[in-house]
Amino acid sequence: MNELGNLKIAVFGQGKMGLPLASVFAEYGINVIGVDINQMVVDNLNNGINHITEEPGLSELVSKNVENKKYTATTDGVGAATDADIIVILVPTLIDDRGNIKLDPVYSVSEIISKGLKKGNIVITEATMPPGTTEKLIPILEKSGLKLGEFGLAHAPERTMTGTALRDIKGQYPKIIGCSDERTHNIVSKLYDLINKKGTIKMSSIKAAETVKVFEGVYRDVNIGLSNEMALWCEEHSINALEVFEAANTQPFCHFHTPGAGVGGHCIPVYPWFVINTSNEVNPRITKTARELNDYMAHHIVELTIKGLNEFKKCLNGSKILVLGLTFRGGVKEFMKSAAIPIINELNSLGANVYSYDPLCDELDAKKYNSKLKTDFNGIDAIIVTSDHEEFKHLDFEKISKEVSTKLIVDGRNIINVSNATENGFRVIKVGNLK
Ligand SMILES: NC(=O)C1=CN([C@@H]2O[C@H](COP(=O)(O)OP(=O)(O)OC[C@H]3O[C@@H](n4cnc5c(N)ncnc54)[C@H](O)[C@@H]3O)[C@@H](O)[C@H]2O)C=CC1
Ligand SMILES: CC(=O)N[C@@H]1[C@@H](OP(=O)(O)OP(=O)(O)OC[C@H]2O[C@@H](n3ccc(=O)[nH]c3=O)[C@H](O)[C@@H]2O)O[C@H](C(=O)O)[C@@H](O)[C@@H]1O
Repeated sequence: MNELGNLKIAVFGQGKMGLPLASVFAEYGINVIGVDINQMVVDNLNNGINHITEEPGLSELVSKNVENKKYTATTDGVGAATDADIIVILVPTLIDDRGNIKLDPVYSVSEIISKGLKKGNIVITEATMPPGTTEKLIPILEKSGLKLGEFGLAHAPERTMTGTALRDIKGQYPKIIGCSDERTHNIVSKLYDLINKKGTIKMSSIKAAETVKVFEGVYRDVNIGLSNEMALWCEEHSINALEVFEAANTQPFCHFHTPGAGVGGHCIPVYPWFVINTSNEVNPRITKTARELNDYMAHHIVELTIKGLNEFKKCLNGSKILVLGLTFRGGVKEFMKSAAIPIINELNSLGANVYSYDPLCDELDAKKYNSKLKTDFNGIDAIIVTSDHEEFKHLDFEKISKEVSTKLIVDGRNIINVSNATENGFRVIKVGNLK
């Protein structure tokens, strides 16, 4: 057991991040209330049923925690805040299509929390927050009648990935913590030391802690943008970018990322806007340019497909194109900013017959994103890979070569087994390598 054992924690948001976190707290003996606005999610969870199926180990953990009465779920946020000693906010932080930050879920949760906040409570934002926005919650939380100091405030960003969330939460990286006062820091660092074997890093302020997480995302988006830009340069100069990146990355200061169809998800393409949109003096042009280039890559995939079809004296109009992958990346059923969406729309606008297949999706998903579900390769003129699902790494090209009408693959995620494909007569075009 642990000295935090009689603690009660409420985690607002029981999605890809909130449920794994709540489940690990409960696994370590803490009483947890999972709060969500989705009644079906709450009902399933109270029956021990996990809806985040992409998370290995989570289903077993959810049912065990419910059985041990260490975890309950509810839609009653006020009740949960009233019962809890520590309250974690892990609901979506998003942007609109013009890059404007939308923190409505965080603000509405804070309003609810203020109705149940008690002296000595601690509120922790784990959702990725634009620097300075956790402290914007103070006036909302003070509607409780308490002043900051009578309750504690902290930011401890979630640094995990879907697919390895339980492993990551338990100690893949140290937990970054920024707190409003020493008492809060002592309690919050003890809490995360309990579940994270990599310990904690104490930041000098809440805002510094928010900035760490946002910068991790900016770093990734800008570096993917650099790799995409250098890949385009390599295409122009008939050089294999992937071969060059692999060799360059043997130098410890070089980290070329994988060039591809673009950057999706509600994280990496979002966080740069937290910097771009909150700066008046400095014009974050590198961050903005990388964002624009990454969004351009979807169009580039369509250009590569047109070029590839031309090699077979075929034109895009009227051709049958199979898009492999609707999700923004392999292993996660998430469509936000998925490259497949603009690619499918552009192919449709150019008169192609667009089909799609994604192991995590069904016919409704295919229709929703303007394509027709296809589970074979019959009559296909070009295959475009847009998500790095595990199964796309092991396609049987001997079988597929007998079904397609044109042996063309545009690999937007650099995952196709090129030798197997070329042995079976396929032309494989990759971002950064047209040979
Ligand atoms: N998905 C990822 O890989 C990672 C996400 N994050 C951050 O975690 C936060 C949450 O993201 P995800 O868990 O992926 O989102 P998600 O969409 O998977 O889950 C969000 C959950 O919050 C619930 N919710 C929405 N509004 C609510 C409200 N007002 N009150 C209570 N529940 C509400 C939804 O019903 C949903 O179950 C975001 O800030 C994201 O940036 C951080 C690291 C990794
Ligand atoms: C800095 C960092 O690595 N952030 C991770 C990221 O996870 P996420 O689920 O968004 O996946 P991701 O691997 O970053 O991929 C995002 C997008 O970028 C694309 N991508 C990724 C890596 C790469 O070299 N090239 C590339 O084009 C992917 O196809 C995908 O469309 O964002 C998560 C988050 O913050 O939500 C974060 O916790 C994860 O650790």
